[in-house]
Amino acid sequence: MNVNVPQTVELLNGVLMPKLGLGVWRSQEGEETENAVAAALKAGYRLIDTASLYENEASVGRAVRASGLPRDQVFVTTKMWNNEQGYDETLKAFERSMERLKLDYVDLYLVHWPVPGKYKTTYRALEKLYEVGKVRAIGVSNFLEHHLEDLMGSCRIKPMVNQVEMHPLLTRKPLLEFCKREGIQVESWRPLMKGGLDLPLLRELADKYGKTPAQIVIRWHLQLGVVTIPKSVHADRIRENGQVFDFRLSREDMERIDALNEDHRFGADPDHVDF
Ligand SMILES: NC(=O)C1=CN([C@@H]2O[C@H](COP(=O)(O)OP(=O)(O)OC[C@H]3O[C@@H](n4cnc5c(N)ncnc54)[C@H](OP(=O)(O)O)[C@@H]3O)[C@@H](O)[C@H]2O)C=CC1
Ligand SMILES: O=C1CO[C@H](CO)[C@@H](O)[C@@H]1O
Repeated sequence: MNVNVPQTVELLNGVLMPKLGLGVWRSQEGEETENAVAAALKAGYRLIDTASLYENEASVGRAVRASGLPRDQVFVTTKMWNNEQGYDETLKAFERSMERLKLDYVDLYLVHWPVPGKYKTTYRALEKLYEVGKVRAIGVSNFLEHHLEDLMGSCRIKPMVNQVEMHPLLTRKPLLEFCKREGIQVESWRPLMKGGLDLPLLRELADKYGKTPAQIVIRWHLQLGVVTIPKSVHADRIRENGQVFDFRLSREDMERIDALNEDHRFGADPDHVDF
């Protein structure tokens, strides 16, 4: 990564969040996750995205501790799963995550999905964790505009981040605009369309910029002002995905990628997910 380019965004409370991170969903607990996180930190990544659902928080924590980096140089995100929602349940879920991570605090704690009837009380537990200093920032994931409006109608601390599915086939411009207006940082999951990068435009732009299709797509996320967390368990791809701070896509090429949008979800629709 190019250290001369600012690589963080400032959240609503002033906390700096790295623009690029490593996702670890479907990265196996144990060596696979430890090696991936170690490779990412070595390549300059400073953000790791895990969740209680991913069953690899222990490996994430181990790799962060083993990296030798000062704790305040690494930004660790985790989330409670849907069956852990509710006020007391979330406080307990957080303690279980902390026992697995074995870190003194979490940088960002997210409500994983807007479970109907539960996400507001769940979020109150996040406010409590924030106020007592156990988490540096709080936010949500998979929230649509109406979930955010509903939550913001009663919360005391505005969510700082909304982590949602987003990629060239699902550009989510209205949600992006809404979050920008509210000062909520958007973070994209499934940014590489799970590796489905074999699209003619991405190949053309990769040739034009001397980059790979994955790098073109990651750069597109970054230029939209979105934090992104591509997943890989391969050190070469982890390095490749991090080499995105040394070029810039033109406005026209950004717009051509925007035009790939098909409102296509690979994951669940937050309004219709089976909780
Ligand atoms: N909040 C939420 O509800 C959700 C959050 N997430 C988070 O977002 C992260 C990223 O999303 P994810 O679903 O993993 O999907 P991604 O879009 O990041 O795609 C990951 C896939 O792409 C492959 N890949 C990685 N780099 C390259 C490359 N340079 N060239 C070709 N293929 C590549 C990986 O393979 P390999 O590993 O073999 O290299 C893997 O199969 C997750 O890991 C998780 O942390 C994900 C889903 C939902
Ligand atoms: O984080 C997650 C990993 O991917 C799963 C399948 O799309 C999601 O349901 C979950 O939210």
